[in-house]
Amino acid sequence: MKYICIDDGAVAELISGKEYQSIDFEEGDRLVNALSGKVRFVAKLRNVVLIQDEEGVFLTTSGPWKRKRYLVIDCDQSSLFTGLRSGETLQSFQKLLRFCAKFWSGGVLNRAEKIISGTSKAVIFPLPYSTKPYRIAIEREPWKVRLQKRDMNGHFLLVYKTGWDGADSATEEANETNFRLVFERLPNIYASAAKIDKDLSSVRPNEQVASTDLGSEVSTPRPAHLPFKEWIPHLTAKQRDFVFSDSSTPHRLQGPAGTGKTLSLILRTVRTLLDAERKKTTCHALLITHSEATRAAIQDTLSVIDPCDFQSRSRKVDAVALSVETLASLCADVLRQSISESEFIDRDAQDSKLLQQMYIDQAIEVVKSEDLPSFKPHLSRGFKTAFESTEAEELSSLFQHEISVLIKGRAGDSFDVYKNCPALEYGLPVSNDADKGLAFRVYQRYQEQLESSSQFDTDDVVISATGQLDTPIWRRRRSRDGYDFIAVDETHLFNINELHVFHHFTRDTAALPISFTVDQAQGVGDRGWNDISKFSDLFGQDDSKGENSTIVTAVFRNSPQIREFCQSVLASGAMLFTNFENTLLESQSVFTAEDERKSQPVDYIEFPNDNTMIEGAFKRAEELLSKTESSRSQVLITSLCDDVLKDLREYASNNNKPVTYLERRGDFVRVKQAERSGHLVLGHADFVGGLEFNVVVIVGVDKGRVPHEGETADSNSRSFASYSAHNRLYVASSRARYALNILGVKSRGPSDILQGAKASKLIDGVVS
Ligand SMILES: Nc1ncnc2c1ncn2[C@@H]1O[C@H](COP(=O)(O)OP(=O)(O)OP(=O)(O)O)[C@@H](O)[C@H]1O
Repeated sequence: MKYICIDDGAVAELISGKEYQSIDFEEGDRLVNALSGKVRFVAKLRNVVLIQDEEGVFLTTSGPWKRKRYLVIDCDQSSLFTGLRSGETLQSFQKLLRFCAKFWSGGVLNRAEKIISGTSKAVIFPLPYSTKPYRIAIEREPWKVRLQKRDMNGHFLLVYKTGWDGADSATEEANETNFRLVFERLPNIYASAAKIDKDLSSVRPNEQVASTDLGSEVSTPRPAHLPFKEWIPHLTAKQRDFVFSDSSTPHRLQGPAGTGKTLSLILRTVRTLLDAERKKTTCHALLITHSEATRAAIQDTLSVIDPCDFQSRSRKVDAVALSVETLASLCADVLRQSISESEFIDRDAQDSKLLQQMYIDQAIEVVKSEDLPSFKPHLSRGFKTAFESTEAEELSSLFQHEISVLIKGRAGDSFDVYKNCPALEYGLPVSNDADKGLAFRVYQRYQEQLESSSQFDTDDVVISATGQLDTPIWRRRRSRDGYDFIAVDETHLFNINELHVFHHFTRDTAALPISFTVDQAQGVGDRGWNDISKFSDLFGQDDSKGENSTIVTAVFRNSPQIREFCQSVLASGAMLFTNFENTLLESQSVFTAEDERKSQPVDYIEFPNDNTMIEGAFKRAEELLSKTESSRSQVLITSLCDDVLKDLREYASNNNKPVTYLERRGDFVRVKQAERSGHLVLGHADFVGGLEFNVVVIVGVDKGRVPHEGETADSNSRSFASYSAHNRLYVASSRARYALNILGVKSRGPSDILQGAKASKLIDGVVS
């Protein structure tokens, strides 16, 4: 294939349809395949007639050809459609189309779009995050003299070169052989296109109407909650596969933040129940969320999506019913004991985080004075140094992580199992049995304090439940009380011990109808299971039928700028840590040109000191909410740092700022309150997962604070802090739809995690 020619009508159509923004949509995938010459067809994509032959491709819309403007891509000279991965190809193609639309309408160009002055060239950089930028070189006045004579100069843009190498745009000349061929064919192509348009419309009138309808829906404001049936036409092909594939086998849905994982899981659950209802079979489904807060959010979404309101049915009476549970509520139910709220430590809540930290601090103190002397001669050097010289706050977060991920999370509080667990690569530096012995002492002391104040955390509940699930009593109850379909949201937040519980809840012991969503980069710190890819290892049960897996890459939530920034954060983590996954690598934002209208550049803003930064956070919030036409409750102010958050709260209350505070992760109830009272939302980065906002302001992302650097220079605690900071910054920034501002103090300088984004010019540095 020598060339591709696209007219201005087709450009406008391609940049405004969501389905052309990602290869997850059938249309997007088909388009990239056609443009790269992998498939050959003459077809109609909405209002665009695509004509392809040996020579090239024409994307045309109706109207006289002489009045149109054209983008011509010379495929012999450029490798836009063969040199990149398909996701990148589509992204570059879309950026190219947007440049053309702006250029033709006299719009403002962005930093990645450059007119080379003194020449007739333009260059665009469509893939900003890379060490060497990928460029597309464009001739703005191809075949100038001839076209002037025909009164068509200025109607054409010619892509004559793409690649990773720089070039001298002033001197290089685009070869115009293929361009001439295109030009000469235009009259005939438009005559054929008009005929094809007529034929296809008469052969497939219904399809045409349906797809036009979808087009107009897609470009309306994003659907917040829609009933089941209305969601289906909006789904990408990948999402649809997941929603409609066989529910009786294990199925993983993997994708970065904002790709609709939770939504797809809910739809799959409802679809399974609707099928059972239609077939008049029994289906008791279970949807497991990580915390009470996300349970409330999912119940709320279900109330709109689910036409039969399965969640309000009772499994005792109805053949088809849905239970939405947290792991703790589910286990407590099996144990036939309810744990009162005052006894239960919800680890996603602010107060329990502080309480746990306090107990661990105390436990470390006791161990230091009572146990350390006898262990000391046997401890490894690394552990001894870390234990003796790491600042208390850092040490307690290292232990908190070790206890939750390994001691309780993997070993189920058994020292023998813990002894054989591989140590976390980026965590407490345990390397011999004595190290583990001492770590376990800290855990025991911590546990004693929990017991003496009669409190349980999720792990305690799960550990006691696991014991009871493997007994003859539960095995007998299982066929009556078990579930026919289990959906687990946010699997990355569960530890291995918890994941191993789920398979006990299936009704049929031989089947594993478990569907789950995962984005490992959102779990905070090295969770010790990043390298586990097999379902059987993850869920502790062999699956005879084999696991299915769907990977989604179309990001619905974030603007392209915000997605690129988030990707740079993950890329920085992946560069530093061997088991840190950049889950955004192959993703694309599906924002249309219209969605992008509200999008703002990602800014890093420096302030002279903490006070001005805190004040500045509220100012920025107000400015951005008006720029993005948002209400106050669609604005989040957050920080990764406890002290900064305290200052923000103090400032808000001293200055009567209308603010609602998040108190736990995914605090849906608080967000609803903020909505009712017209408040801004303020909360720690640990509590923003699962939520989404139009505007996000992250405060204090500077050196020393992100990652938190204490006085000690122990490399293990540094790695741990840096690992977690990458996860937290990714989660916080990926909550933003249209605007993301990052604030810091000038004398500290921007956090190292922002270096990649700065180098790739993804953030603007603004001094306030
Ligand atoms: N096919 C679609 N069309 C339009 N909007 C969609 C589509 N799929 C998802 N969305 C929207 O994208 C947003 C993100 O969805 P969701 O919260 O399910 O993503 P997620 O992958 O679970 O995110 P996170 O991992 O950050 O929790 C929601 O506003 C949802 O309504």
